[in-house]
Amino acid sequence: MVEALSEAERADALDGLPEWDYDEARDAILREFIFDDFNQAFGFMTQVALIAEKADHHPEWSNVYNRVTILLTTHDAGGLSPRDIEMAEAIEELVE
Ligand SMILES: C[C@H](O)[C@H](O)[C@H]1CNC2=NC(N)=NC(=O)C2=N1
Repeated sequence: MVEALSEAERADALDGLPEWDYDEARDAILREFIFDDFNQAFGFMTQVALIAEKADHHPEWSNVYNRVTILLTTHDAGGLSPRDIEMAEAIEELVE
């Protein structure tokens, strides 16, 4: 059973993810990605979908044309867990 991060663990993890914002109400992290066009955005979403399926850890996300907003939290833990951090780090590698 995955556990939610403690406040200290969360602060430490988010130091390494400065592009992500913390949503206290949801105990989640979120980030908006902006691409050149819809094709670029959808290609990114396809890559994230494959990572999510492989990790069995899925984002809550939305897409409007060239923008993709991703929210990560762990339902099984009732909040932010290491799985979300790992997923965010994997996603950052796609856009570096
Ligand atoms: C049964 C399955 O492994 C679980 O429901 C997985 C699927 N993907 C998931 N994704 C997220 N974000 N949180 C979860 O708790 C979660 N649990």
